[in-house]
Amino acid sequence: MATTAMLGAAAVGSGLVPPIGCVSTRPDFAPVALAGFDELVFGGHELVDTSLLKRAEQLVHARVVPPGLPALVESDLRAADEEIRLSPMATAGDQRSAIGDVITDLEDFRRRLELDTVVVINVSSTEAPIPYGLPQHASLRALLRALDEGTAALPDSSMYAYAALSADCPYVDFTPSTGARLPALAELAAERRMPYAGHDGKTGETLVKSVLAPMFAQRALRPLSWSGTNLLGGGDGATLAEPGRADSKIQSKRRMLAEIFDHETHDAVHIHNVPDLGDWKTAWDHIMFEGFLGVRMTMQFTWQGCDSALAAPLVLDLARFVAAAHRAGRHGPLSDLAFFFKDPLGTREHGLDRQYERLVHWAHGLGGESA
Ligand SMILES: O=P([O-])([O-])O[C@@H]1[C@@H](O)[C@H](O)[C@@H](O)[C@H](O)[C@@H]1O
Repeated sequence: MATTAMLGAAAVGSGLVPPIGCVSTRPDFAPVALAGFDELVFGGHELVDTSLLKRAEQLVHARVVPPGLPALVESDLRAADEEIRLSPMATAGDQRSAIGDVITDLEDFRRRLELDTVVVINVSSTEAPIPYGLPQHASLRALLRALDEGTAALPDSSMYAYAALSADCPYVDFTPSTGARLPALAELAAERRMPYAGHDGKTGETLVKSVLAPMFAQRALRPLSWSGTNLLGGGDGATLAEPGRADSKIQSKRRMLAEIFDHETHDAVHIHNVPDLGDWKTAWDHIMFEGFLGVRMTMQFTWQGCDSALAAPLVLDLARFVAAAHRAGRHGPLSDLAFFFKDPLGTREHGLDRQYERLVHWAHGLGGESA
């Protein structure tokens, strides 16, 4: 997904391809001052050292990227490669020093490249949930003490959120991992006046559900059971084959129905790793619902999507919107970005249409001076 986003930004920025799938390019956002695709610069942390060009070629092979495109943006990919480091989470001795390394890296990146804003976006593998309400995460003070004592027990996503906010970088979680969702980190964001957004990009099955579920609710029809089966491969499929990590994803995917309907629905989400599918995903949803006089009916849909191609443009949208929010002085959880997420921060609104209206309204409030 990260490679697709970087390659896609270079291709869109140089006019080689149209920005299909990039919400921020819709006419509704024309009055909003957003950074141009050609102004975005990328850096990142990785666990492997495969070059971006090689990864891009693998994406061509997987039919995600058109043949010939990586060669046309080779210099952009090489420039981004220069800014990709091995994650200190893999090597640092303790959490405090790993966080310190990330802060140094972010500050150095911003200074060397003379950037106005650095938005940190988590697109790494989904983590298992952590126990809720640990005392060392309850306040910034408790967390600082725990970091000194080596008892902080932060998941990697939260270490990155901590580092980002401390380095005055807005943080976005495109995954269902914990990230900034700890009271201590909310306090840190408030103290640093930094915005943050999440959680878990709404790219496929959940996107369709967020259109259909409000339809059933508004027509006063009662879904009795909604069973979703997700078949996927690639790194995501392998990650979600681990039960703990799958739990995070399933919780995130299930939140919407529980909050849209005021009756109990038998709501099941299954995720299966099918390595041969690679970056492609099939979701099959079976909805049994009740109408007037209790008559039972069924609706089914099948979604076949390319995960990277669906997610990458949203990652670019989020970078543009969150950078603009930061410039406009917004801070705290950006609940108006719910449109992009399965498990949105700070709101119970899941209907896509209403989320879109809210996004447009919010974006217009960011101002229209030049980016
Ligand atoms: O948006 P959605 O299709 O409900 O959920 C998606 C998954 O099922 C998908 O295939 C996976 O790769 C992504 O992590 C994403 O979360």
